[in-house]
Amino acid sequence: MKLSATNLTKSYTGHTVLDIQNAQFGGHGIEGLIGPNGAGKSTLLGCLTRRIAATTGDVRLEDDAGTSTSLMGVQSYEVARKGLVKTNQRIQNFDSLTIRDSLRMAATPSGKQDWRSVWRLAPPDDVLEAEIDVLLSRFPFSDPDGYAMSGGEKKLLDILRCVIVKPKMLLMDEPTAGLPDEITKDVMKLMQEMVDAGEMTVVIIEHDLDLIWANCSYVHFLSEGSILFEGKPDAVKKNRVVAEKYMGV
Ligand SMILES: Nc1ncnc2c1ncn2[C@@H]1O[C@H](COP(=O)(O)OP(=O)(O)OP(=O)(O)O)[C@@H](O)[C@H]1O
Repeated sequence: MKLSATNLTKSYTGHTVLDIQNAQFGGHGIEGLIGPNGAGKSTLLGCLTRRIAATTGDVRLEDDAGTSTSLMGVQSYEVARKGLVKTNQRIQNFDSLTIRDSLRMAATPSGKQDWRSVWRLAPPDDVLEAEIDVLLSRFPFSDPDGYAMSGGEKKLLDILRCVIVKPKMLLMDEPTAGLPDEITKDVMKLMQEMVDAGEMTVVIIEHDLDLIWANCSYVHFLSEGSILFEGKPDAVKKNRVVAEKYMGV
């Protein structure tokens, strides 16, 4: 699955915070989206997934058969049903659901237009339960039948809720902030496995550049609302604009 943005802008009270002429995401395994604070990275992911209404422009989704459809006018829950799913930058509260129930809820269509269930077809219960067991054995919570207590557990649960719906493309907004290093490594390992299996592509926003260089095959550099450079990590590391605007060189 690929995503493209054309003439995509977002303005708040006349101030333009995003101005993307042309950008493509997908097709490179795990892709990084980096840039200084306030560059517009979260706004871009929000506009791509229709959680934020763009001021102008078009976002198109291309499936593996090459069929391209515009997402403009599509509701955000419908975007998720098309296989494009985003993790949250801010820690989410799942207080009313246990960890296990929260994963079940994410993966089970409710029959309503409900953001919590994005799977188009319900998996059989036993298949879903087995998949949840695998995830919970791989990512142990202090009490999987209880509630996510710490910020780290909530952040991890948010990621696993996205994984369990088997997206075609997963957009991750600073997923590892607040996660212990070991869990971060395990999360990235799972992402790489899903990418290698041809199950999905990933775009990840991170300020931890070591994580970007270690995991991404392609990197987009955003500054002041525009993509100023993109390429393989080695090229991005060496780029003068990236160095000047982001790395303080
Ligand atoms: N709802 C809003 N109203 C007004 N301005 C906003 C709103 N949301 C974001 N902005 C502004 O848009 C700009 C881009 O913000 P955004 O959060 O997309 O940047 P970012 O690159 O994700 O930053 P960070 O790395 O710090 O998370 C910032 O100047 C921000 O203050």
